[in-house]
Amino acid sequence: MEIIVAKDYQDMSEAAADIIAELVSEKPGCVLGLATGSTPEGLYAELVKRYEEEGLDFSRVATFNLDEYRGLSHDHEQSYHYFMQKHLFDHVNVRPENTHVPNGANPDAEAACDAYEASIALSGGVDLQLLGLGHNGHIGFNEPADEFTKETNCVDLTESTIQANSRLFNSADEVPRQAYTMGIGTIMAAKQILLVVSGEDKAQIVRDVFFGPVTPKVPASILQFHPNAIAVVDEAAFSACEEIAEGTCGCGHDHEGGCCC
Ligand SMILES: N[C@@H]1[C@@H](O)[C@H](O)[C@@H](COP(=O)(O)O)O[C@@H]1O
Repeated sequence: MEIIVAKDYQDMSEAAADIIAELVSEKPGCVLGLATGSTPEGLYAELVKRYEEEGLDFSRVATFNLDEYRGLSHDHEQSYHYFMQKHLFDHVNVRPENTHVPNGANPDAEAACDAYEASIALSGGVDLQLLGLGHNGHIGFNEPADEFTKETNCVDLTESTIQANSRLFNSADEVPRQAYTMGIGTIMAAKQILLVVSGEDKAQIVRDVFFGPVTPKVPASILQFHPNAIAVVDEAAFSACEEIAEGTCGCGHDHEGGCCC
C-alpha cells in the first residue's frame, strides 16, 4: 500500500481529489466507488470546486456507493443517498441514472444486495474505490468479524459504530441497526483503492491497518494485499505510525513489509 502523509485535513482532501480528478480526466467513462462519513466531505467539496472552476466533467462517470442503512429511504436526511446528493451529486454534472447507492428501502435484504452486486458487475467493475475508515477498522459497513465478507450483504452494526454514527441522528435509538454494504470481496475487486483518514482519534487503528496482521478482526487490514492501494492520511492520523515508518520502534526488524510489534 502506498502511503501519502498529508499535513492536515485540507491537504488530505486536496491530495485525494487530485487522484480522483486525474482518473476522471484520463478516463471520462470511469466507474467510481464512493464513500460517506465526515472524512470525504472535504474531498467532495474539492471535486465540486474543480467542476465549477476547471470544468471537470462527470457526465459519463458512473458511481457506486459502498453502503446504505437498511430501512432508510432515499430522501431520509440521514440516508447515504441523501448525503451524496448534498455533498456531490447535486453540484456536478453526473447523470442521476449513473449514480447508485444500495436500496435501503427494500426490506428484502437478499434481493437488494444481489441486485446491487449485479449492477456493479454490469458496469464493468469499479475503477477506483474511495474508502473512509471506521474507528474499529471497518470499511464500508464491514465490521470486525471472524471472516472477511465476500459480496454485498446485510450486516448488523456494532454498538461502537451505532454510537459513533449517532452524532448525525437525534439519538442513538434512531440509528438503524443494520446496513447493506459492499463486501470485502467487492471492495478488493476494485482496480484501485483510495483510503482517506484524518485525525488523531484514528491514529491507533491506522497503525493496526497499515502495519498489523491482516485479519478480519481489523477489516481494512486486507488492503495491505491490494495490488494498487493508496492511503492519504493526515499527520495526526499517521502519528502512531511514525516510529515504524522511520524504523525506530526498536524491534530490530526490516519494516518494509510491515511491523511485527
Ligand atoms: N459506513 C461509514 C464508513 O464508510 C465510514 O468510513 C465510517 C467513518 O466515518 P467518518 O469518516 O465520519 O469517521 O463511517 C461509516 O460507518
